[in-house]
Amino acid sequence: MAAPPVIDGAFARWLASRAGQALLELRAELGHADPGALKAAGDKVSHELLRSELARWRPADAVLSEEDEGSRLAWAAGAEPEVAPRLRADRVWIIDPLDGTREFSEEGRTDWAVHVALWARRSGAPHGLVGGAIGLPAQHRVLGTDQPPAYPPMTLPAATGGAGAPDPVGPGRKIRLAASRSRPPVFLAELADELGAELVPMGSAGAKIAAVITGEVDGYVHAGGQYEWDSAAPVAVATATGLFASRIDGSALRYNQADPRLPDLVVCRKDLAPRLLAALQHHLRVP
Ligand SMILES: Nc1ncnc2c1ncn2[C@@H]1O[C@H](COP(=O)(O)O)[C@@H](OP(=O)(O)O)[C@H]1O
Ligand SMILES: [Mg+2]
Repeated sequence: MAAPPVIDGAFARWLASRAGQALLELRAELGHADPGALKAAGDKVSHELLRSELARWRPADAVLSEEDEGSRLAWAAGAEPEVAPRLRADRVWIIDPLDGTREFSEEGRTDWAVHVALWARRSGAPHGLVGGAIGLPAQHRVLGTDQPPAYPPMTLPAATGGAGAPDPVGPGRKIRLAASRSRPPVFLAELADELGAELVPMGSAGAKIAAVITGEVDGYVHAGGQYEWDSAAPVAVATATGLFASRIDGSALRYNQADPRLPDLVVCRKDLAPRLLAALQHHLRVP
């Protein structure tokens, strides 16, 4: 096989495509009769592929993967380097081998993803992300920072419309907010009411942020729990596209922190951000 791309962004796309292909093959081979077995096999196959390609082609870089033992531990800032080498590394790949594991195991669903992001100590941006790719294997596409998608259209087809409050997305059209199918923030229904917005339930943080990038929805709000790998690659692509991304209190998202929990975020078009953040202010203390 030919060597993968040398440029990191293109390499991230290559990795996400390879892992996505392996996941599609696994799904076809195992079927959906035993969802638990399919989920476990999916996590394992994709993690091992990404881990071994990273070890082969980027041996000097550290890796933070959802599927690594101990990945959820909050290492103290002064932890021994052999315990958490990523905290001393200049470059760290933050990967979620299978985001939306639950949806992957459900027949016919396409809202699951492979996340590959690169964090660099000297990136110049608060989030530190210098490249990434969201693989959407069942949608037959990869969104990556190597070819950032065009900024989403300002208005969407009338079919998505409805009589909502006046809003910046276009006359007579409700704001559409992607939300977790299984664990939406408890305040989200109320927030949507206040904004006159429609909630669009979907699986996978990557699939939801991809929907913001393509303009299928106007924003994504999450709170109540998540980890760095759930949002690193999608945030890398969204911000490379020119979209807004922050914590729900408006502060910067930061990656490769000692504690990998990153429980909340908002990703949306820039014109919508002030209104969404203002509405979120009332809900900051509710998970
Ligand atoms: N309250 C919570 N606590 C921890 N992780 C959460 C969470 N809500 C969502 N997530 C994680 O965020 C990802 C997207 O979730 P959702 O589909 O519900 O929006 C999933 O990743 P994985 O599928 O990689 O586990 C899920 O585990
Ligand atoms: Mg995930």
